[in-house]
Amino acid sequence: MEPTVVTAQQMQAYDKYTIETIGMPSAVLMERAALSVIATIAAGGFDLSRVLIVAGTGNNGGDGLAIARLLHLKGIDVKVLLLGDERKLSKANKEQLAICRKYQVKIGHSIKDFRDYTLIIDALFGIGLTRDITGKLSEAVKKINASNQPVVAVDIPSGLDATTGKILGSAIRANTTITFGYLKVGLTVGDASKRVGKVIVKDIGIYAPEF
Ligand SMILES: NC(=O)C1=CN([C@@H]2O[C@H](COP(=O)(O)OP(=O)(O)OC[C@H]3O[C@@H](n4cnc5c(N)ncnc54)[C@H](O)[C@@H]3O)[C@@H](O)[C@H]2O)[C@@H](O)CC1
Ligand SMILES: [K+]
Repeated sequence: MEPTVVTAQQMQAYDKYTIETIGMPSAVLMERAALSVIATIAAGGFDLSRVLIVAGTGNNGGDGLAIARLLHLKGIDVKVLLLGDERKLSKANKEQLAICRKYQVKIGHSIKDFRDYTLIIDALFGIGLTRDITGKLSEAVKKINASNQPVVAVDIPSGLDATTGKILGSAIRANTTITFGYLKVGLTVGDASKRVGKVIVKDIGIYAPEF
């Protein structure tokens, strides 16, 4: 059977329906998203000696922080590079950040050499990206791509429009993309083919009533 393919707008509506109408707590979905990434990288033969999570300020960054905490608690050497305006953290991101701080997960804000890491997890932007990535964030994306290190993208490679597959300014080139709930149109069209790597769809408990 062909997988169901959705736009960013449809996915946002399904997230909202699952959280607000069904009553599934958003934190449960985020934890399942993070656990699905952990299971995929554990099975994928990646070198987990030194892992860098690049996290943005939205819920995609929240996924990244949850992944960082789970890896940290497994004794893996993990560091978070938190990028963007910290005054604009989403509610879930703030919660995940506070938990990470209590567990003393290493968190930094400045871009160093991405070649120091054996695996980079891209949690900068997900389906909420609406405009070109610019400035320090764009610089990070370009440096990550230039590092030639393995990259696992959380939900979608940051910089790809989840609906059109267009590159908004600059976009991560991933080896593997783990996308949640349903396949996004933007992972299958436009500039996606050179950016997404192997695409894996993971069920995290988001169900759209019409499917
Ligand atoms: N709703 C939920 O509870 C869940 C969300 N999930 C994750 O959340 C992601 C969506 O999260 P968000 O909607 O917070 O969005 P993102 O985390 O994709 O984007 C973050 C924020 O960045 C801002 N932004 C957009 N373009 C920008 C640009 N070029 N430069 C700077 N800032 C920019 C937007 O205003 C947005 O609020 C999904 O892709 C998925 O990874 C999953 O954890 C599953 C559950
Ligand atoms: K991402």
